[in-house]
Amino acid sequence: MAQAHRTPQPRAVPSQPRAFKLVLLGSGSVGKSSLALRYVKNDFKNILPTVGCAFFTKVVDVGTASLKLEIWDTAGQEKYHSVCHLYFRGANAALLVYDITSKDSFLKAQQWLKDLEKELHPEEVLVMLVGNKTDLSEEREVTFQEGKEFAESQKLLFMETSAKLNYQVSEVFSAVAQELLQRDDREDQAPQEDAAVALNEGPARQAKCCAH
Ligand SMILES: Nc1nc2c(ncn2[C@@H]2O[C@H](COP(=O)(O)OP(=O)(O)OP(=O)(O)O)[C@@H](O)[C@H]2O)c(=O)[nH]1
Repeated sequence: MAQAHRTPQPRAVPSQPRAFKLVLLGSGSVGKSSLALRYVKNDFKNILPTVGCAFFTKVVDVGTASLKLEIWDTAGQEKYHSVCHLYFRGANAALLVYDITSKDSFLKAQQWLKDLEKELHPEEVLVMLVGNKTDLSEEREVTFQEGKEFAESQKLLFMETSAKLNYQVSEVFSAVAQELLQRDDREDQAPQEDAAVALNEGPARQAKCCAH
């Protein structure tokens, strides 16, 4: 298994927000780019399939603290699969996106999780499962319960969204940002000897589900 990359980039100046890398993963057309566009620019439009990777940054305020999210939007189409794992490196968090109207995209998300865990230590990357396109509920193929149960079984965060209707999009990124800061603060406060133990027995990912 590849080495864990758990620390965010160091702060150049103490007043600068800490930077964290977040990757968007999932099959083609599930809405990864649309979620990023909605979150970063509050916009929704028809987007061409991503080629390689697109990159966005956004400073997020969490209570009195703030952090910089570096959002890497990867291509979901099968033909780009072989290069996508290159973008996993150094990720602090991942949004594993599926389309609630496509069972196939839900099954593929489970495969993406396995791929991610080949590259990154499962305890060190924060993963949220995201069921997108809730506005198409009449065509739903994956129930909220199925998503939630899979997330719980893998100790992932879970939320459903609609990039189109701007439903729970900022909540997804805020929840991830908040958890990243909390983990980072815990690591800063951990005594040195505990840190050595944590390298071998890292804390289990926290299971948490968010209501839809
Ligand atoms: N109805 C609906 N359509 C959506 C939603 N999010 C995205 N779409 C549409 O789904 C299609 C694919 O969206 P993208 O954001 O390009 O999907 P992607 O996962 O980035 O696709 P790749 O770049 O191929 O990996 C587009 O036509 C979007 O307009 C949503 O919440 N609801």
